[in-house]
Amino acid sequence: MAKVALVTGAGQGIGKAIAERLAKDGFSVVVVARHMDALQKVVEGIKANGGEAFAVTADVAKRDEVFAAVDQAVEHYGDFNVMVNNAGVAPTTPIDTVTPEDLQKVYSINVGGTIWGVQAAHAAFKKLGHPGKIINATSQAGVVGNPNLTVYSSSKFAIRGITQVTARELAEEGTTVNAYAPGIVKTPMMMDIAHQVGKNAGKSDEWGMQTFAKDIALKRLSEPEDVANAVAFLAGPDSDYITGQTLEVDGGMQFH
Ligand SMILES: NC(=O)C1=CN([C@@H]2O[C@H](COP(=O)(O)OP(=O)(O)OC[C@H]3O[C@@H](n4cnc5c(N)ncnc54)[C@H](O)[C@@H]3O)[C@@H](O)[C@H]2O)C=CC1
Ligand SMILES: CC(=O)C(C)=O
Repeated sequence: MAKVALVTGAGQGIGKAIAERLAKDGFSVVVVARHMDALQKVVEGIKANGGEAFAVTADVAKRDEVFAAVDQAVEHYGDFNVMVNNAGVAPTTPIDTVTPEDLQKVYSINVGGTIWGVQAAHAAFKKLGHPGKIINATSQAGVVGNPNLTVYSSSKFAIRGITQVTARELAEEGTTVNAYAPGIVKTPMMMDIAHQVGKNAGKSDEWGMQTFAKDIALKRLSEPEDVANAVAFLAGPDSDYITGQTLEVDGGMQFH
């Protein structure tokens, strides 16, 4: 039987590329986001390429909706093996502009959504009686503080913390928990940040993008597929002895 993976935030950008790649690798893929129309297009694309996929709507900030999505995955495919907590939001928030609403929204989606995803996946693995793999989206901005992104960047630092803690908690059962840290990826999220940072400085979107992209050693922006390649490794058997780690997929923005 094919292994089953669920990807949140799969309606566009990195999540869509991950869903497409995992389907190509033979997973039955459950694609999750808030809007069914975008998800249905992703499902149609995967099926047209010979893959298997199924769409479920959920707001990852809502614990019961995340649990319901995982339950639907198990019900539909009869198993559950990989959880990719990819959904996230990234408003541009120079420190003096941060509001309680920004904090509440970003933390409930980025941090809460990751915690609910880990919980729901763990509950399913326990019920099914086998371990699985949990993979969380952090960011290069969750490894090094990024100007203008106080709320987002700190939420992505938290996701590395959640990854390390839960990797230790779930290791005994054989479940691995890892994270991927993309760099500057050509998606609607990054285009919006570049636009806002450029606008705040009275400059262009390209200028805004360069404030983030200037340090990429490989000298090109990332495609969503670059990130999907790394997630495919974390979802597959070649990463079985890796847990609690963050795989930096940033073209060499920083070295440790
Ligand atoms: N684009 C980039 O340069 C980078 C992105 N990332 C991270 O990668 C992940 C994906 O980012 P992108 O594809 O660029 O973003 P995007 O904005 O293009 O796509 C995000 C997806 O998440 C969904 N989503 C947002 N809030 C949701 C919620 N409450 N419940 C369910 N779905 C929700 C959106 O509908 C969308 O489908 C995010 O966690 C982001 O923080 C990390 C580093 C760099
Ligand atoms: C959006 C993001 O994660 C950046 C700029 O690293």
